[in-house]
Amino acid sequence: MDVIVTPTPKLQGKIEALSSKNYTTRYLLVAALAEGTSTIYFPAHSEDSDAMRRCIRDLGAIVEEDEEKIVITGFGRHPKAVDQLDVGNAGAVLRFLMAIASFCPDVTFINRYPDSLGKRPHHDLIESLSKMGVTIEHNEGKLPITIKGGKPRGGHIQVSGNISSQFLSALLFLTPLLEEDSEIEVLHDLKSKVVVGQTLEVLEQAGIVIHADEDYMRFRVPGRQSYQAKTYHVQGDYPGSAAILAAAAVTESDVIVNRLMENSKQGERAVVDVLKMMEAPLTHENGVVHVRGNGKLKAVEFDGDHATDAVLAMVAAAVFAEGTSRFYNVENLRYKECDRITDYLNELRKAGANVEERQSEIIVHGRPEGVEGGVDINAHYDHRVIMALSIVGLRSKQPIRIHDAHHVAKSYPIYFDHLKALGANVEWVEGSH
Ligand SMILES: O=C(O)C1=C[C@@H](OP(=O)(O)O)[C@@H](O)[C@H](O)C1
Ligand SMILES: C=C(OP(=O)(O)O)C(=O)O
Repeated sequence: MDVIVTPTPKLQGKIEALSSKNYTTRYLLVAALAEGTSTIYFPAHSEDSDAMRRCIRDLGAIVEEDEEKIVITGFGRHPKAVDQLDVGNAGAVLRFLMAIASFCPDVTFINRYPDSLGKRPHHDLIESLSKMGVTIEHNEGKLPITIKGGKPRGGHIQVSGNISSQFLSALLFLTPLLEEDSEIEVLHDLKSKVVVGQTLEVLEQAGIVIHADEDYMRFRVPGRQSYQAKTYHVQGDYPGSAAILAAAAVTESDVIVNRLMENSKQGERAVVDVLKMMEAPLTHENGVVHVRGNGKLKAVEFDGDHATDAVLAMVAAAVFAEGTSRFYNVENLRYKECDRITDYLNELRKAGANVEERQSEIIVHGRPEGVEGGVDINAHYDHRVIMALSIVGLRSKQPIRIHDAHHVAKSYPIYFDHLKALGANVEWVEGSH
């Protein structure tokens, strides 16, 4: 399905932020790794969280759900032997479960999105797990990947952190269950460091003890621990809400988004500060962000690694700012659902934006007068590209058609319903190919 976004000068209304994808996948996992019954209130419903739910069920967790919660009886350190797992297009789900699959005799992660997750690299985790005694067959570090596990060994473990933090998170979920104590050393740089804070927060809530150095480059993990069954509440999602807030900032608006905790560990919380630095009129109090946009924005410089999943939305806002914005330290955006630098900027350029790329930077020469639009956009299977281009479409001169916009469901299936509820002129149409 495609979406046509027709220029919309005003947005108004109130929405509830959807639930956090990254917390939902983590709570589902720690609930599966516990032996008792855990309850997760307000889980996210999206393709990625569904992927985790489907896989833990395949691995033997009992999963029951109603409107507000999921109740899970876990399998502890004894997942069921399965032949195949289908993680859809979910990178974090794949990486976390590759680690847990090292308790399984022989399981293949299939390649259902050859042009998206199928292109993403997993070498760094494959290397760490191999050294822990796990046999892995792979396609040059990419899917399909077969894990022949059994008895992974702890001890001194090294993992590279400069492509994705998910490799480290995966090992943090696995190592507490091993016989031996482990020491995890992060090699090179650690990107998306803030997300590791979310992993540690969830592990602690699940009763797991991990001793982390302040810079997250070294961890001591006692072995033979057990995940405890607990009750969890999922907070609102900043990465998805970033797109709504950026949309409000580029239009004349009176938009309220509820359920966005000020003290959240989600790095993408920075979207609020970045929009403030851009002089968008907004307030953030008691979990409520209120944007009273006037469409006027100033350029900004920002270290995007602090808020990796909100960078595309911030860039979309910068397209209409006065002056030149720079988002730096963002190289690992190249290893996401698509190359979020080259592929994304190509689509922005089609729409009329003036943008430049460096290996690890996005530079935006703002056009406060608006962009031309009137083009067809390739979504590159990327929910965040889809959301970001919709923001641009709101302030284009001509409508923008985003092809295969249904991939927005990876994280935010009701994104366009939310935009519509705020008065945006968006319409689903049958895809033309
Ligand atoms: O651990 C996680 O849940 C995630 C980590 C980040 O990835 P990288 O560490 O690859 O940057 C982020 O982009 C992704 O959406 C979710
Ligand atoms: C990159 C993302 O997710 P993942 O890495 O889990 O596929 C994302 O949600 O933007």
